[in-house]
Amino acid sequence: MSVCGAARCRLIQTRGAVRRILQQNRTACSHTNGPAESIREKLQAFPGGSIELQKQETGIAVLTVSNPARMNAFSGSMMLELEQRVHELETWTEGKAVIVQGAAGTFCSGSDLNAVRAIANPHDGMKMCEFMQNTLTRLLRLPLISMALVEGRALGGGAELTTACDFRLMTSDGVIQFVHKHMGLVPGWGGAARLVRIVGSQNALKLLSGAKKVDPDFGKQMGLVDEVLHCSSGEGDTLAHGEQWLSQFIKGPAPVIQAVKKVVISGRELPLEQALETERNVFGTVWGGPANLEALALKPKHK
Ligand SMILES: CC[C@H](C(=O)O)C(=O)SCCNC(=O)CCNC(=O)[C@H](O)C(C)(C)COP(=O)(O)OP(=O)(O)OC[C@H]1O[C@@H](n2cnc3c(N)ncnc32)[C@H](O)[C@@H]1OP(=O)(O)O
Repeated sequence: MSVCGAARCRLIQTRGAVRRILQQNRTACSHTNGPAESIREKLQAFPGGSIELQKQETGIAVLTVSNPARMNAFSGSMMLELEQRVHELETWTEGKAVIVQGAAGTFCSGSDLNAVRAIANPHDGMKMCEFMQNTLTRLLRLPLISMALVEGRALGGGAELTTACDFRLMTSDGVIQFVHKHMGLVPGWGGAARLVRIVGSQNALKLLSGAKKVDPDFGKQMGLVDEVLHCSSGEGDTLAHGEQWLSQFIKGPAPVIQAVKKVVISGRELPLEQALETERNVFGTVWGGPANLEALALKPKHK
């Protein structure tokens, strides 16, 4: 086979692998198509707030959880809207990164307690969790570098949302708190599974069983927080500071940044043999590509 033919073949294999992961996500929903539809109807019955998405020419998208009257709590319609926004990001070929933030100087106070009270039965609760797990898994698996910008508070489901991002940045007055135990609950949006992978099971156990408030120092110490912005919420342009921090990881063309994220996702999620295969396939999509040829032509020195 020619070099071009082999590269095309690897590209097709990679697309196939990515399609399989997306298919798995959709299948996770469609197994329960009837009940999934019924939980959509129930969620739709709790309107309020919005999830805004702004795709910028820099290749950074900003996803804003907005329900300021309720400290950006997730209404039912916001859960549905989040799924739609994630879908829009899945098909954003020019994208490199996404910043998840809350409106009006605070991150997110979890589920809207009014909706929670109305569906406080195990069946609806599990269906809501299944829906949110699916959306947040897709958010984490985006081929974009994601960052939660935590101003103010990230509570309950809001804390879980931060764990569905690759990085977490905090303002100096930021707090992440898994308040679930105080509510007689455990995380259900996949936040516990992701937290264990981020900070290890010992630290996760401490955070969940103690419903501990994680401030910037504590967060950095246990590896939950990647960087602290030296400003407090509502003080200065925190989004611009966040974008500035993120810029060190997204220099270069979108296909290369997306390839980096894809090999990290496969390394994180797949058994070694499959991860190695995916890595080879992704490698094949950038090897001999425009950015690679340009770099080779420059006779690089990495000082
Ligand atoms: C399994 C967990 C579950 C999930 O994963 O689905 C959850 O996420 S359950 C929700 C967990 N979150 C909470 O329990 C938050 C409870 N609220 C608070 O602790 C406070 O309101 C706080 C710390 C967010 C803000 O306190 P502050 O004194 O600054 O302001 P207010 O309390 O006056 O809040 C302003 C306004 O917002 C309403 N609010 C806040 N959070 C929620 C929420 N999650 N759902 C609905 N409404 C919320 C609060 O009631 C106030 O409204 P008002 O009409 O003025 O009373």
